[in-house]
Amino acid sequence: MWCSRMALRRLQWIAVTPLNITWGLTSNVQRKMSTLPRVYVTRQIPPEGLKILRESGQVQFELWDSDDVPVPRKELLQKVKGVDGLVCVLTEKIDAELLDAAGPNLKVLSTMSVGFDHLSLEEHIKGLICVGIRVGYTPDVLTDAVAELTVALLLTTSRRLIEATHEAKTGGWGTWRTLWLCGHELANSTVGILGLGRIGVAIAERLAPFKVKKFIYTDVAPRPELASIINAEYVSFNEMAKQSDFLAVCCALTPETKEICNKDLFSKMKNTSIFINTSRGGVVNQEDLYEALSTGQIAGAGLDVTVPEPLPTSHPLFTLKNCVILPHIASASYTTRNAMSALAANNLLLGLRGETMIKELKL
Ligand SMILES: O=C(O)[C@H](O)CO
Repeated sequence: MWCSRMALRRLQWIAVTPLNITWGLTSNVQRKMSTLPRVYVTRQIPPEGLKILRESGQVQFELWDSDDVPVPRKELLQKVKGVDGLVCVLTEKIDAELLDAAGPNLKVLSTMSVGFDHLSLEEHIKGLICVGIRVGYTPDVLTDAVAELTVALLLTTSRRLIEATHEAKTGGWGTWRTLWLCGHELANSTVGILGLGRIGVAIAERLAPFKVKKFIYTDVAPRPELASIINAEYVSFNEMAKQSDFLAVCCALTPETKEICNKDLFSKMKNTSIFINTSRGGVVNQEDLYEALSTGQIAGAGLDVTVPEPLPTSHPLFTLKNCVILPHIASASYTTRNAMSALAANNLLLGLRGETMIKELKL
């Protein structure tokens, strides 16, 4: 078994490394290969995407052959020189330095993520598109997984599951007590959604059977079509803060939403409210959140995303019992990650052929 895995890995390396790709090939094939567009993949992405790239016969590509360690910046800057396409994940900062290093051949950038703040925020993406670089991303395919995880995190936080398992395991479980480990329930609650998009709708759809009384949302403008699916009412930012028993953050990180969840928001929330963030850590002012949680201004927080990532284990938020922190796993199901990988690969290939991408960022 071990031998065949090793053999497979070696074969894959031979197939994907431009340097090795010509091994054992005739000079005609070698010549053809050298004219194919060059692509760099910054991560060992899930197999479906790699298979699509490998079997396309459309590109020659090289990848950073690890999923455990991101490609070092120096290596990345070196490897992107002269490439026609780049497949990246959210740990790679795509900025002016990288584009300079890549040079004028770069035509398509395909990120295996729905979030695109690593493309140096919106202004920069506009810049990319202006200089003719097309940008693909992977929305929709992760909606179910993210919504599912958001519900799991919400229930874990509101019903204090981490504290409860800890108590059970470490001898804190005494007699049955009337108010011990009590939390807050969804039945008859008001759920607020900050940034109503596909994911917000999917979260609400999953929460509705828990007998939520009312869904409210806020966004830059009302989104009646989406809101009608979940019967959600559009309210102002302040109203959302005041009314929500559960507040789920679903907005993208942009210059406008940076640290939008701060002292001002938390001070308006009820002290029984639960705050949930599965979007980006940058939308939250973490010092203000710590203050709100430690003083009982709000009841709890569940975070799948933080600044920085990973959050250092010495971070004050880790000391709080009413804060549940996950390591950015909202889309982490095998099905979804493979679908994201496949979509990123297909976006890249379509873009390089000058065709419409399945999901292209247009700002
Ligand atoms: O932006 C994304 O795609 C998520 O945060 C990771 O799946």
